[in-house]
Amino acid sequence: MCEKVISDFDMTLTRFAHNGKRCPTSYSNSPLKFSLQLKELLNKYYPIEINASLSVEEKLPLMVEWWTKAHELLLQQEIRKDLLAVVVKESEAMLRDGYKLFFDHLQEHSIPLLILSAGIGDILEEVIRQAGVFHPNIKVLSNFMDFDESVEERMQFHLDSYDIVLVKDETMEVPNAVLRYLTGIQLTDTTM
Ligand SMILES: Nc1ccn([C@@H]2O[C@H](COP(=O)(O)O)[C@@H](O)[C@H]2O)c(=O)n1
Repeated sequence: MCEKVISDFDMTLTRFAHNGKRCPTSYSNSPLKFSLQLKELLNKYYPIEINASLSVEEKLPLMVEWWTKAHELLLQQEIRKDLLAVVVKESEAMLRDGYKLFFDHLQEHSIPLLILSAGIGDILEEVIRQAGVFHPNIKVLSNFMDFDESVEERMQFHLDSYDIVLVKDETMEVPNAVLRYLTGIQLTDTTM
């Protein structure tokens, strides 16, 4: 019996294609406004990634160029954390045939599964979660997105933390400070 399994994700645990159509990677997996550009980047750079006649030195700057461009697009999309599940649900990403047996078997035998991926961790975890096999024996080392707190989260934190009583305060300083905190917007004109 093996002690642990280490695997990458895109096109290893997921399918490369389905019904003759290329499946998305965790990068290109998005029905968001730049999905076409992300797919174009994949079409341009993936052949370079798998080109066995190119050296690592030749590939490296091009791979950096690839993910720099992809990250710029992702940043512009203003992705919402709460919509990731919808993005994955509507996508054509799918785990390979036999995935359930593979994931369940490792879990049943307490064999750790370490997934190392140059893709996007938030997306790949969601793919595994929606397939119903994101077991506790799985550890993912990947690129995870940083999300700004939403206004709702800030509001809840604020409500949980403070009670403010204003007695005879006719300035707008406290309300403005609270508003700045909640929205993350810097108000330069305090008379607004
Ligand atoms: N901007 C990018 C960068 C990489 N990819 C593809 O995702 C794969 C990474 O996932 P692994 O789980 O295989 O490490 C990588 O091999 C590229 O093919 C991409 O689509 N867009």
